[in-house]
Formats: sequence, C-alpha cells, structure tokens
Amino acid sequence: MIYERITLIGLGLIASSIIRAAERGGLAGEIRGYDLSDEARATAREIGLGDVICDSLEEAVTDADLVILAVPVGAMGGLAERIGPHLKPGAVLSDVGSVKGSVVASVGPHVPEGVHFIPAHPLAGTEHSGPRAGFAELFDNRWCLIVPAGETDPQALAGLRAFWEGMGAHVDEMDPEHHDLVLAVTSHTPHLIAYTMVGVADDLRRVTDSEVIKYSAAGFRDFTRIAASDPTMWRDVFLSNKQATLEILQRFTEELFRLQRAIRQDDGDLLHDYFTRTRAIRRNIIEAGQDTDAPDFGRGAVRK
Ligand SMILES: NC(=O)c1ccc[n+]([C@@H]2O[C@H](COP(=O)([O-])OP(=O)(O)OC[C@H]3O[C@@H](n4cnc5c(N)ncnc54)[C@H](O)[C@@H]3O)[C@@H](O)[C@H]2O)c1
Ligand SMILES: O=C(O)C(=O)C[C@]1(C(=O)O)C=C[C@@H](O)C=C1
Repeated sequence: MIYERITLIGLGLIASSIIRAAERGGLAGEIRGYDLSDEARATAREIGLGDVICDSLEEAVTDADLVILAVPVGAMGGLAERIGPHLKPGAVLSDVGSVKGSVVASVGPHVPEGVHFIPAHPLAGTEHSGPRAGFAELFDNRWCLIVPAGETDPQALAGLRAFWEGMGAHVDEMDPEHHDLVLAVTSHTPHLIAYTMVGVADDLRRVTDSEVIKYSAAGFRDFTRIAASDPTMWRDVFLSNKQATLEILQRFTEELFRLQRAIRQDDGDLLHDYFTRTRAIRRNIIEAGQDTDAPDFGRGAVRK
C-alpha cells in the first residue's frame, strides 16, 4: 500500500481507470470519489467504483493522503479553490490534465502551505468518457509524465512516482512548458486534424451520399475514433494550450501547402522523399522500443 486514503475528483474515464488500477495493485487503503454530476455519482455507486462515493467535495477530500483532480482542465482552478481549505497538511494534490502550464497557473495559487502539489499526465486514453469507461489496464506500459511545479518534496514525489508505477506506467519528469509543446505535437494538433477531417467528410456527405461511412478505410476510421472524444475535454485542451497548439498548427499548415503544391506540380520526387522520411520516423520509434503498443515496451523491443 502506498497511501492510506486516496480521493478521485471527476469520475470519468481516467479517474475510473485509476480506481481500477489502484485496486488491482493494492495501492490504497481506501478509495473515495466525487463527481459534480448526480448521474456520474449514481453510476459510480451502481458499478461499485471505489469504496465510498461522496455527495460533497469536503467529505471527499478531508483526511485524504492523495487527491487527484480528473476533471476537464478548464475546471481545475475553481475546484482547487474549493477544496484547498479542506486538504490535510502533508497531503499530495495531483491532477491528470492534458495541459500542464494552465493547470500549474490555475491550481497553484490555491494550494495551502504544507500540501504538496505535483501535477501529472498519463499518456493513455480512449475516445470514451464517464465512470463506465475505465479499466485497470489503461496505464499498463504507458508513460505518465510528472510535471513538478517548482521545488518539490522528494518523498512526496517518490510516493506519486511509485503510485503510477504500481498502476503499470513508466514515469518521466518534464517541465510544464516543454510538456505543453511536446503534447501539442504528439496529441493536441493531431486531434484537431482528426476533428477537421471528419468535419470535412461530414460536409461532403451530401455529395458522396453514405459512401463516406460505408467505404471508410482504416485511416479515416482512426480519425473518426479520435474525433469521437469528449467535446468538453478537448475544448478546454485547445483553449488552455493556445500558444503551443497555434505554433504547431502554423507549421503544419505550411507543410500542407508544400505538399499541396507538389501534387499540383506533379512533383513525385518531393512526395516520395517526404513519405520516405516519415516512414523512417515510425521505424525509429519501434526500433528504439518506444512503441507503447508493443508488448514489452521499454525493454528495447524491436517489432518487425
Ligand atoms: N480521455 C483521455 O484520453 C485523457 C487522457 C489523459 C488525460 N486526460 C485528462 O484527464 C481529465 C479527465 O478526462 P476524462 O477523459 O476522464 O474525462 P470524462 O469526461 O470521462 O470525465 C470527466 C468527469 O469530470 C466531471 N466534472 C467536470 N467538472 C467537474 C467539477 N468541477 N467537479 C467535479 N467533477 C467534475 C464530469 O462530470 C465527468 O464525469 C481531463 O483533464 C483530460 O484532459 C484525458
Ligand atoms: O488514444 C486516445 O484515444 C487518445 O487520444 C489518448 C491521448 C493521446 O492523444 O494519446 C489523448 C489525450 C491525452 O491527454 C493523452 C492521451
């Protein structure tokens, strides 16, 4: 056991997966949960999520050794303001938000003296939401980035690291600004592209009738899975990581125009060189053992 009592706030995909994974690993003596939505709390009780589902925030966080905020990033600051006065001295306050700079800025000022605020971000998810969506294996062999907000107590940090490792994740540390730039490239902008592509296909539905759906090839089907993700979560991600996402989108647009021109001008060499370079990137990821879908990720596995 790592913590006597932990509390999850916001009982969606990530919190319900944390609860299942913490139970699997025997990482907490007692697990409490709270959600703003009556429906989410009722569902959580119905499916037996954790030990106690509380009807008030105060009841949920009082005496907790670890409190994890698992709500959309735009709701984190207001939540921290409300729970701050009820947090136990020595407790760890963490979160799982997809953006870190805005969470550090909005939560930080509400963290009372003696409480250790250590933001984190598991790089794992699905397009599903809510308490029923969680499963114990979600974090197995995935990265969890811990993003310390300034000077952090080494013991509190070691505890949170052990907690994530106990749930099957590989842990790394990163500063908030760098995190937000990396995630703008690897997660946020790709989601925006998927949303846009599915929107374009939907606009063309009248022209192509139902063929877009019927003959969806794997590439487009992957886009529709991503574009089915929670709208509130992703609205907050883009509004909270504005600067980095706009920077990456600008570069993306420039590249798109370059490829557009190559197609128009029949520049097959440019297209071939470009696709050869991108194929090598995928191969390098796999050869470096960084493909988190590989069964023995992190041990230098090479999948052919
Ligand atoms: N879904 C993913 O793939 C993924 C992956 C990693 C991190 N994250 C991050 O984790 C967080 C949660 O995402 P999720 O996918 O679990 O979302 P979700 O939509 O499944 O669940 C969020 C829950 O938070 C509740 N909520 C909203 N505001 C609240 C408030 N003020 N107080 C209490 N409860 C509140 C909602 O009712 C909902 O049940 C987000 O910050 C997201 O950026 C998501
Ligand atoms: O697999 C998915 O559904 C995801 O989009 C998960 C994903 C990602 O982009 O990889 C989405 C947002 C998170 O903050 C972390 C993980």
